[in-house]
Amino acid sequence: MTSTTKTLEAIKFDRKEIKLEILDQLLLPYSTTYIPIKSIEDGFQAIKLMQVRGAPAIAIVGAFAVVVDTYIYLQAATSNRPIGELIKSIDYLITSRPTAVNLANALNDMKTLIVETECENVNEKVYRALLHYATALYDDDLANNIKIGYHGYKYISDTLKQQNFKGPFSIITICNTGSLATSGHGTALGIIRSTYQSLSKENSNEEFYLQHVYPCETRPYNQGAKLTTYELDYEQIPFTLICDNMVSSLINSLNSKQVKDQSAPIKFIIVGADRIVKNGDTANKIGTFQLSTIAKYFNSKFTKEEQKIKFIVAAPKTTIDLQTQHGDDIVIEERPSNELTTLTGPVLKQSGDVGEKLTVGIATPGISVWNPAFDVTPHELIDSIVTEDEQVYTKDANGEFHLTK
Ligand SMILES: CSC[C@H]1O[C@H](OP(=O)(O)O)[C@H](O)[C@@H]1O
Repeated sequence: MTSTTKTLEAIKFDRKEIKLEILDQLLLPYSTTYIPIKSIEDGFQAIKLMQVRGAPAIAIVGAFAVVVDTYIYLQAATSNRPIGELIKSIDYLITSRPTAVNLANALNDMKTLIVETECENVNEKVYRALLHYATALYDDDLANNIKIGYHGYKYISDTLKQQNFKGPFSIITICNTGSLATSGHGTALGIIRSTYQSLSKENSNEEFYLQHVYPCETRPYNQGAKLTTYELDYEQIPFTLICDNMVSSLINSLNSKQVKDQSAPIKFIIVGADRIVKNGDTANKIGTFQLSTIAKYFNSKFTKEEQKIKFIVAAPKTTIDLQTQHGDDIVIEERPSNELTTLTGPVLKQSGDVGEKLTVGIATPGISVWNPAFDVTPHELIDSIVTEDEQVYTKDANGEFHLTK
């Protein structure tokens, strides 16, 4: 289905018909097209191609892909399907994107459930266990995102009160961490949604209010330019798109110079996560690490608390990986060079109609390209980690996080 009506529902799972569809995010923001996922292979391709992306969303789509694959097999079962074959297919699905721990966590949980049924072949009992797990994963993610949003808003409000901050403030974010990256509401963008709901100029009962959001375009895949602007526009949250290389100058103009009162300084940089390891080091979209270094630079320069910037990581606890001790141990996915050397999108006609997709070159052909999808922000540069737990994680006197599952 292709339409121009806006939707933020990245994943559609029909619990009666056992049908899975995903919003093809490669076509956003210009057209709304849902594509069916009918097998583990369909799920692998959609995740690998980033038709669906976002750490929580790919875990949910991966889980539902296992469910629909199993359901369709049972509907047509002509021969036995050994459990080992299903587990092998799930292991293949895990390889679609290695950095986001949510995908591996969810699919490994499903493998455990399959083994615990003690069945030799795929059957109704196995299917029911998988269906229950996948629907709970989806429902829990949505509930957790609402909690992350609220806890993040409270942390922001409490921080500004402690700083005796007054007036308008702004937030920077990177990549897309909203409804299009999760089952809904989002993580970092979920905090921005919840904060704007309570602290917009019209709604705020405090001496401060959220005036503006600055999403980074997030080269090379442009999740910020294509997806986060789509979500902020949908929610009518005031924002201005910036290039990733504009952040230092933006902060300098809003926070450093003697600016007019309505400058709305940047007070928070809020990012998502693909894997948070035991010491708090966090893998997230490439470009996140340098945002944390920029915040550290300005905070070392600023003398007044009301100028200082907090660096917040937002994620459900399904993104926490306590088995990995240090950020250096995180496998960073490297993506195809054409994501840097070309741009793909629809022709925008004078009439305002959207034409066919085109790919244009933007770099010298055949050159060496480095395209890591993520980087690792050291825990030293992270002020807080907001999860569905009421207690926001901050570092102790020794500068250490104490994360739990
Ligand atoms: C809540 S989304 C978490 C995370 O996923 C995104 O990566 P990608 O778009 O490559 O799947 C980005 O790193 C977000 O911060």
